[in-house]
Amino acid sequence: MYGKSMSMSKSIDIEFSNVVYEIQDGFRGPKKQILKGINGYFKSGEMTAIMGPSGAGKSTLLNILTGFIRDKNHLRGKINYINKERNKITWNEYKRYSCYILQEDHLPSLYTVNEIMTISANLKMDNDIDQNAKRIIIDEILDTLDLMKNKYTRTNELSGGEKKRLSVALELVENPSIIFLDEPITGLDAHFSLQCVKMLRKLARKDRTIICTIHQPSATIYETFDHVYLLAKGRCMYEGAPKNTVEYFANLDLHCPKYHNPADYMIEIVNKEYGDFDDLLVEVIEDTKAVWQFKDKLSMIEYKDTRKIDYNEEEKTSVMVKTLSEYKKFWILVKSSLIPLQRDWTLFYMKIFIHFLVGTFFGLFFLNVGVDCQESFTNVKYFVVIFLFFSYTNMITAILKIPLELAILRKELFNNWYQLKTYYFSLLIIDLPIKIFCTLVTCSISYLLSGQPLQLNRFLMFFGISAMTTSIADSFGFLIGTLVNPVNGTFIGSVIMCILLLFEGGIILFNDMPKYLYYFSYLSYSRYALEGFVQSIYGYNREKFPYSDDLTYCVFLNPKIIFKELEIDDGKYSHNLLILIVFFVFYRIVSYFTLKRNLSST
Ligand SMILES: Nc1ncnc2c1ncn2[C@@H]1O[C@H](COP(=O)(O)OP(=O)(O)OP(=O)(O)O)[C@@H](O)[C@H]1O
Repeated sequence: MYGKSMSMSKSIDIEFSNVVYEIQDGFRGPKKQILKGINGYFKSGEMTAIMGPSGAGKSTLLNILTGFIRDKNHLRGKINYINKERNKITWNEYKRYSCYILQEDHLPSLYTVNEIMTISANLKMDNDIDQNAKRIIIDEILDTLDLMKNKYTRTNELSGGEKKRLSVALELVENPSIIFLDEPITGLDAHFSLQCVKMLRKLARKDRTIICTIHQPSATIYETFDHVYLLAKGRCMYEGAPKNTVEYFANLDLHCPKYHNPADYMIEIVNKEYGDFDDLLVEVIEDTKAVWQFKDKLSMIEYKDTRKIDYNEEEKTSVMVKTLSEYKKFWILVKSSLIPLQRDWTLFYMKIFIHFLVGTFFGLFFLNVGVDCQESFTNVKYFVVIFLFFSYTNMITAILKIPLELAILRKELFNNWYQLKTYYFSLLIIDLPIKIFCTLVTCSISYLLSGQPLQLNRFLMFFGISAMTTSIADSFGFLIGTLVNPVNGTFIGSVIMCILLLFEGGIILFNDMPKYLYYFSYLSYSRYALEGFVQSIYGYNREKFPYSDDLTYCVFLNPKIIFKELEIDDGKYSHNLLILIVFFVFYRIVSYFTLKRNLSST
């Protein structure tokens, strides 16, 4: 149906030479070479395994080839991405045609396989492709990866092997030419491991370059690979086809025992179980590479025949992918975020219910303090409590949420699902309205029960300050969460809350603050929030409290007195609201950059 308009998977080889990766061990410590000038050539149509003992540098090499590590201060050497015509392709082109599947799957849990595939297809495919066509393509991919039977299963209910295949399926939507996988079979049993590797080989046959790191594969899995790259202590010790391994080492007088797994034998050699052959292996591999690569090429001819047989299937699963505008991606992200809200009642309904309970609780605690002239100071404490609740809950939840988002975000950004700014704005649109709605619930109930003036404009002013408190705390929490881990974040967040309370002016009055500390209160958004609350309720010519006979003398009969006592200006509500908006925008902008920095550090 789409065959003629579709491009085939672009074939891209990777060639690297003299790659050195060096890091400083600790602060001012000695330099440590993790990769020591390695060379290699990974061809399209082949599935390559980067093997080696723990600490050999496998993940480092993979991270360098993918572009996860691009640190010019520590990385030297040449890496070329070469197309069929033997031309180098640009970095941006390479990024478009490659994807990286991490060891942990990081799949959002409340979506079904079909839903998450549809989101992936909507984000990655051009809008011109209609939903029916996308459905056909999704089914083809699921069919290829044997996931059709799980189409309506939620991702958290999938087995380890199915999750891994789904991770691959999500990226296949874009028809990548190069697929990197970090330890794809770790944690899978023998059956699923083999199934996973066979599936990858099938994808490689369609002109893709598949590169994965692998620890210690079984003999069957080892032989499934087309090409093996053995690393030990940052040096290449063997490169070639698995079927050549035994013969290669036998030529060096290293005889793999009969019925012994050649993969295990190689690891035993580089682990020096039969003596130290490291220098010899490095020397020989450099000298003989050409010969062994020629042998590999012979075996490639067989693959080409197989590919001819698969040709129609290849056309069927290839898709013309045009870049979708970030604006459209933004709306796709916003719409797709509604799915978990319907599924997990704790995300929305429970939050609203708890905010309702808290509002009732606050209301009962401060019952009718707003109508009682003598309780004016208690009413100010109600403002302090409401500020504390909105600030603390929103700041801490934001701090704790970041690590969960980061893992998925890192993967999806790297694989070009969307740009960071798209995600960032969509998060704002998705999260904040819910939080502000919860704020409205607590505000309304506690406002009524605590006996605040029944005037719509005052309520809206009061709610405006509450909503800004929520928004600022959420942004501040986000900022902290992008800078430190959740344990430190919750500690820092709690300390900041205490400081904000001290500078708010409701517990320690501004008059009572030491002068040199008083000026710091101008840097605290809590100050402007409290001023806004007091102005909403007592400002703007609020009429005097009604006088009754049983009322003993009350200084606050005239509401203006409260402003004097608290040393707050009357009539500057909009001024305070504006400052709160500036705080919000400031935290949001800064946290965008701290998030970006966090994502770029590996
Ligand atoms: N940023 C870093 N700082 C210090 N040492 C590092 C850093 N990154 C990697 N290393 C060291 O480099 C070596 C290679 O690490 P790498 O993660 O690439 O190994 P690996 O072969 O993938 O190991 P494993 O199979 O255990 O995951 C290890 O000794 C590791 O401690």
